[in-house]
Amino acid sequence: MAQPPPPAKTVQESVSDGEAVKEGYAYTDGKVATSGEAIHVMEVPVIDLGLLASSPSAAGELFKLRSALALWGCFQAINHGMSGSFLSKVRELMGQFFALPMEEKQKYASPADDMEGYGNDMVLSEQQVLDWNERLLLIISPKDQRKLDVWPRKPESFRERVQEYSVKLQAIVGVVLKAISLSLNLEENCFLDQVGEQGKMYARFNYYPRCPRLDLVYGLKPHADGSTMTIVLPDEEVLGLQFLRGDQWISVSTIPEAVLINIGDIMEIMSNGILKSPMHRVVTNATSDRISVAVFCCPEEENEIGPAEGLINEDTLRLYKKIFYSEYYQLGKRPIEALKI
Ligand SMILES: O=C(O)CCC(=O)C(=O)O
Ligand SMILES: [Fe+2]
Repeated sequence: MAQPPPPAKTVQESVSDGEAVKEGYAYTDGKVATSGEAIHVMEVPVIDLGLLASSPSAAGELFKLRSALALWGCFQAINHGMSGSFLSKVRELMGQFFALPMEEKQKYASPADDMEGYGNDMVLSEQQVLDWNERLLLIISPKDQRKLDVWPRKPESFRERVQEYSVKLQAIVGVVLKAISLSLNLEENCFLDQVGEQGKMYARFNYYPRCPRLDLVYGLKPHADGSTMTIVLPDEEVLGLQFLRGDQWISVSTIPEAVLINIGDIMEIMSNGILKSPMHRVVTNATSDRISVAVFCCPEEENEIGPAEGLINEDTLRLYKKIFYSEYYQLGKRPIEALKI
């Protein structure tokens, strides 16, 4: 009887095989300049979510929030309602999942026509260079849209923990959206009403194996997120995430109990361009593996998105068109490009 073909090797297996850099992952045109570039390490602004809600200190914290999002497009959130030990458990869970035998992980492999599940990038063209990572992408909210057949059954606590994590993040999204509205002198529910209370959340669990050839690969190519905001739980020790400020890539360091929040194109549009959806990328590390989880918080699909009316007046032109969020998927471009007036 004919044997089925062996499953394609992943980056993790390529590395442990001692293979240098697997074909398909390497940039051969010198586009990855990470080894030659002098990269500065900086801590991004820290925002205390507890202070945003307490009236005597809120004004100062709201001002900090607005400037962090206008300059960096991201901030570190502390006092977010999740304990350090809970975050360690989420990190541990990811490490345990990616360390499972390939045969187990392949049970949750994403189907060819879907991004959800375990795997690597969807291959859209022959020229596409793949990112040096393995990932697990899951819709975690709303609950009735979860595709449980691609949700890991191992480690055993996976589903329960991810459920707990999604409830906590949903609360953070509410607090941050209200604070962003207030920081722009808008009515508190202005952005929350646009995106809806039941927005979609995608969790992307990332595993970036170490790579000896930093000059040839990206852990994640330069990109901006199409979300309203993205909540990242970065690796506790290994740096890799970099944000573009001006024409310089900055490697960001974070405190272990913080989560990093960056805004996406939807927020830039709703703020009529005042807040910036930042370009960012992930570079690999030569000696250590890195893990992270990024949760993309997106509007409800049937909602119309556009610049807040309160930000438009005779002196300030509307920079973006309004669009139904479900239509924007068909545009095949960055929302801020596609909707520019
Ligand atoms: O791995 C990270 O720290 C960030 C991941 C990220 O930017 C993404 O998944 O869009
Ligand atoms: Fe991202």
